Amino acid sequence: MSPARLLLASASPRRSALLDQIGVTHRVVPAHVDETHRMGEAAADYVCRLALDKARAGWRQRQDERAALGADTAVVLDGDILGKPADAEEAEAMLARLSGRAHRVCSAVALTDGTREEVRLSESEVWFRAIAPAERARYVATGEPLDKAGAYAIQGWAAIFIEHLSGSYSGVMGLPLYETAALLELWDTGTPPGGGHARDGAA
Ligand SMILES: Cc1cn([C@H]2C[C@H](O)[C@@H](COP(=O)(O)OP(=O)(O)OP(=O)(O)O)O2)c(=O)[nH]c1=O
Repeated sequence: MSPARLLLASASPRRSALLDQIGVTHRVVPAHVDETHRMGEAAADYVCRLALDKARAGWRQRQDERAALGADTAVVLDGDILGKPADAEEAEAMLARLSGRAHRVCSAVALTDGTREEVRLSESEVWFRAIAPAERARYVATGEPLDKAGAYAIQGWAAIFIEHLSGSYSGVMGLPLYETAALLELWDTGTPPGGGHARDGAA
């Protein structure tokens, strides 16, 4: 890997911790972008656009970094994008909607160095058990849901609500590490890790 550090364009401590988890040294800068959802824009397109906007905003604050990384995560239910709840009341309402059913989580990661731009998407399905109103209220009172898309944190207390996950745990948490590592490898070497896709091979 190149010795220059990566620039993480994110105010999310989770994303920094996830990069640490796979040994990617980085410098953090906040990336303020307009997160308005466009009418008719698919959730996957929305998170990819925002991840790239954040990476571009981060790159504008570069020093000697090799590239800037941006990410975005959205919880999707019945075609609606559930972002971060504005207050406790909205958090409870989101949790009531998620209770006892499955939803989708779209997470995108983007890299740019001002010339090249690459984006990868991770999509997961998360099954919640039913959460009784009193339990929802207790969870919201912990404060955990308030800065999280969809009003929950898989890595926190909300783990007890999750019956099943199909997809990427790190993606649900905010930064899909498989896609991130693959993108960094491709960025630095021009080839994907392992030289190809394992699932293309014969079993
Ligand atoms: C669903 C879910 C989301 N989240 C978090 C990840 C993100 O921080 C947040 C989604 O909001 P984002 O807008 O993707 O990110 P952010 O505003 O926190 O950070 P930045 O834009 O500066 O990069 O929700 C969890 O921590 N756990 C979860 O299980």
